[in-house]
Amino acid sequence: MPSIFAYQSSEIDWCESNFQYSQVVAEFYNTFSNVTFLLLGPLMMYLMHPYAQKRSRSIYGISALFMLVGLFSMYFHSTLSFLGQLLDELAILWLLGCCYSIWMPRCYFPAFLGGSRLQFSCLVFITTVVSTFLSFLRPTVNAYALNSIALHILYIVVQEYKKSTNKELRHLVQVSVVLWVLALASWLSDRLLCGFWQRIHFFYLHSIWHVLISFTFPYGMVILSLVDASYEMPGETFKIRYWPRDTWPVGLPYVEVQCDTKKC
Ligand SMILES: CCCCCCCC/C=C\CCCCCCCC(=O)N[C@@H](CO)[C@H](O)/C=C/CCCCCCCCCCCCC
Ligand SMILES: [Ca+2]
Ligand SMILES: [Zn+2]
Repeated sequence: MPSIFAYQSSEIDWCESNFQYSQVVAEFYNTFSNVTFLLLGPLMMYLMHPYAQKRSRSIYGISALFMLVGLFSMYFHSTLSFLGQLLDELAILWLLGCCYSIWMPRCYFPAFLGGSRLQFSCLVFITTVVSTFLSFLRPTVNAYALNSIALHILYIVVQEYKKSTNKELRHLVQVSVVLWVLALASWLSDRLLCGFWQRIHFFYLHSIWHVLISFTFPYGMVILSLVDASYEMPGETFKIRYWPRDTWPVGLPYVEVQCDTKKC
């Protein structure tokens, strides 16, 4: 039995050919496409700084975990080791767990928790610990299980979309759903239709997934921050802005705290 550190000790191998450009990096494009995680994490920390000061500094922790996901994913694709696979998947699991604890609106908590965020966070923590142990049992199904959590997030986002009359928020939801659908289609296609993609020498679908899902994250973060603020800080006004310019056709969303002259 190979060591968990050994190259290609994971049962999962993505469609990109191995060791094509380097003897050290197994999947070149799949490894370096994770650079978007390392760029977007610090940028979101910077852009969301005013919001974090006003509402919750946990945004910094979430962004740091997001960068860790990118680093572990780089390690996984460069080695295709079992350890790399587990680190990558467990970092995603804990990132999602933290996002749930912080941003899940109270109206979606199970009724027996009586709306307590502390109790909800404990429930999420226990579920995440149990899932961490379960992930060792059938490692090949972990990624499918993680992807299916996205369906629950989508359900929450769609419910909030239906309730909202804020045009900018609705636009953000539409863009994020499109990004996520394209990302998931790339991920599934790389997994399930590899024979076809290899025949036409197109091995980049998993790299495209990395880029698209990493851009879904700032969108998800801004949507959930605004939904959270609308429930928890109804007196405050927050505005969606885009970096580098609001007027550019594409940009990275962030939340600006609007202060009226009395408070600032
Ligand atoms: C109320 C809760 C709100 C939670 C919001 C969370 C938003 C998180 C967004 C992005 C997370 C990024 C995770 C990317 C992982 C990239 C690493 C990777 O590629 N790993 C693969 C192997 O290299 C592995 O096979 C991937 C496994 C699947 C990961 C599934 C991630 C689910 C992302 C959920 C996004 C939902 C967005 C819905 C928007 C409408
Ligand atoms: Ca491969
Ligand atoms: Zn990957």
